[in-house]
Amino acid sequence: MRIDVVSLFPDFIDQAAAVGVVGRARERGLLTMQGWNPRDYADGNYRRVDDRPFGGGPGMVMLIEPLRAALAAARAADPAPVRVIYMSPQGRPLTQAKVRELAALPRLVLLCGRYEGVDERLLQTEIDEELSIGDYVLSGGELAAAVVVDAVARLQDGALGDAESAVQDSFEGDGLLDCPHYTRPVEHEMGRVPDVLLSGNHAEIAKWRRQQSLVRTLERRPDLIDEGALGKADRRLLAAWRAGQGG
Ligand SMILES: Nc1nonc1C(=O)N[C@@H]1CC[C@H](O)C1
Repeated sequence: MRIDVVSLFPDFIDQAAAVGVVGRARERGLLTMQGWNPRDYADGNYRRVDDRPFGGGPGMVMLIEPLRAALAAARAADPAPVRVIYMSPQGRPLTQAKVRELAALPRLVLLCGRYEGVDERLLQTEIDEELSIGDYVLSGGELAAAVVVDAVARLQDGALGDAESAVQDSFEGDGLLDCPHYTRPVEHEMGRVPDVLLSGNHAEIAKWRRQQSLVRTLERRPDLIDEGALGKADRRLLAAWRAGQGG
């Protein structure tokens, strides 16, 4: 997969995607990335990339032409079809389902805004979709782009040592939150590892993990679960947990 990032700070993304799973995916050629700086395409002595907003108001707005030229250069860098995404609070929420969709594409171009944002005409003409990583305002879209790169890179075939771990993560597969994880030591002043995890009984361990995911999701993110749509096995696990709580 190829991801091109249009940003006034292309090195930022490069560094954010240089370590861990993403860095390894790039080393293995599972993911290639390139940054494009609109300032390299800006005219004049000051190479302006922004200007004051028409209608007044605070801040600056990114100019059309430097972004348009940087996007054109990014598009032309590879023949594969491309999806151009603008990172912004006005975008649709980034979800794991959307990440899975993006991870299956041959190419992405991520446009990172700065200041108050980008001239709307550029967005209406060049952007396929806007995505938001959350309902808050960042100083730039680069952190949001780095989130997309990370979430998409780890889903590339071969990116994770044990493909299973991508499935067991939160929101993978069936959209439940992940179960708790434990490692050595068994005994610690903070507590003891649950006995089921020490039992070697993989069927029981899988049931316990599923039960924990169901309970956590109901307790922490009830918006993610429709209890009425749960299967019989899940309903049994919840009933057993509630019985154990004296529910
Ligand atoms: N939340 C978000 N999810 O994606 N991007 C953002 C975000 O806050 N972007 C900033 C808004 C103005 C500045 O241009 C960049």
